[in-house]
Amino acid sequence: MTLRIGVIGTGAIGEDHIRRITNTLSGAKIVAVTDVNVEQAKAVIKNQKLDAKLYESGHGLIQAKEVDVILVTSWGPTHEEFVLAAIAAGKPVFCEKPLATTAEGCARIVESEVKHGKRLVQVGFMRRYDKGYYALKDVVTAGKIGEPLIVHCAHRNPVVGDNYTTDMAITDTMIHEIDVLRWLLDDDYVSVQVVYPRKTQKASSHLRDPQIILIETAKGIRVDVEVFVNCQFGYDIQCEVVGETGIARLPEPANVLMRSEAKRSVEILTDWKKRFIESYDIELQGFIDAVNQGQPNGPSAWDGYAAAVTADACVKAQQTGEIVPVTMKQRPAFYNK
Ligand SMILES: NC(=O)c1ccc[n+]([C@@H]2O[C@H](COP(=O)([O-])OP(=O)(O)OC[C@H]3O[C@@H](n4cnc5c(N)ncnc54)[C@H](O)[C@@H]3O)[C@@H](O)[C@H]2O)c1
Ligand SMILES: O[C@H]1[C@H](O)[C@@H](O)[C@H](O)[C@@H](O)[C@H]1O
Repeated sequence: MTLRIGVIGTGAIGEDHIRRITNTLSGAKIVAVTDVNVEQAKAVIKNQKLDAKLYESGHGLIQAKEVDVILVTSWGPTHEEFVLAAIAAGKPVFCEKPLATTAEGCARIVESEVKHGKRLVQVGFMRRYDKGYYALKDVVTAGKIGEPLIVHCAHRNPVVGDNYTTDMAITDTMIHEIDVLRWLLDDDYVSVQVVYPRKTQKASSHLRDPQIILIETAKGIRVDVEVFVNCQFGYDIQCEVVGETGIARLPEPANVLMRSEAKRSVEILTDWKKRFIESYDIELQGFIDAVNQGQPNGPSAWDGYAAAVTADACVKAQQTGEIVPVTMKQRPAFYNK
């Protein structure tokens, strides 16, 4: 069956998902869109050559009879109300990160989905679909480096705009590591701490950049994540797992090795959209297929909640300099694997 998808928010990632659903993926089509910036929505309908109805509001689109599935790609603070409305309408919903901007908001979504009794929500944590992370998880899970003890990560963006604030290093940027490392290690977090190295002169006056986030997991693994969003040189994602008998490293994106002008060199990407481009395709195709077969099976509302609780603890740790516990509710049996 071809799923009829309605999209709320036709900005950068919204348009990108519309393009992949329309041109690259199979089993779904875009039948409805809405954006508070109507001109933006109209431009996307035109640019992507969509045969889609333009709705005045997200709520109208969710209620529409011709819409089977909702894609939420609006600004983070609007996600919770749209996801709750989709659950109330009994429609599957793919929501870009964050699921909600607060842990309480995510908990409300979890509660509402559990009450509904069947999974409807998938959160856009696409790194779990990246072939590199997948290969790394295979190595770690197969015990090829023994039990994991330490994880070293870096999440570097070349530059960010003036509107990027210190807490966004957690809620917008490190949120990807928060999710993917829980999945990679099959573990939960117990505490976090944030320390600030010397500040780069390239960051806005109000932004602490870089930052180092230290995490302890329930199994006692120690994780350090460097978030550096004005590193200038490129978009650079690193992850190295140190185990009892070896070390496993996330593969670098395949790029041509050049010899020229007395140098051996490999280009580094600068745009985050390109770094995980394949994983977005795999993620959304997986969502479409799973919904067609009954219900979503990717990152759940519980994963969205776990990420939000951890992010809240990190933001508190940014402000206090202290080691902050990560305290989660009991996981409902509904989300057991
Ligand atoms: N998974 C990822 O790697 C990834 C990457 C980029 C963005 N995101 C997430 O996707 C979301 C959107 O990010 P973006 O970069 O596309 O932002 P954007 O600003 O480019 O686009 C958001 C769009 O939503 C619209 N919008 C806002 N409120 C709305 C509402 N109430 N109803 C309808 N439309 C509304 C805006 O007008 C805008 O066009 C964010 O939550 C962001 O964190 C995820
Ligand atoms: O929204 C983007 C996106 O999630 C990228 O993957 C991340 O590197 C950026 O820091 C963030 O601003």
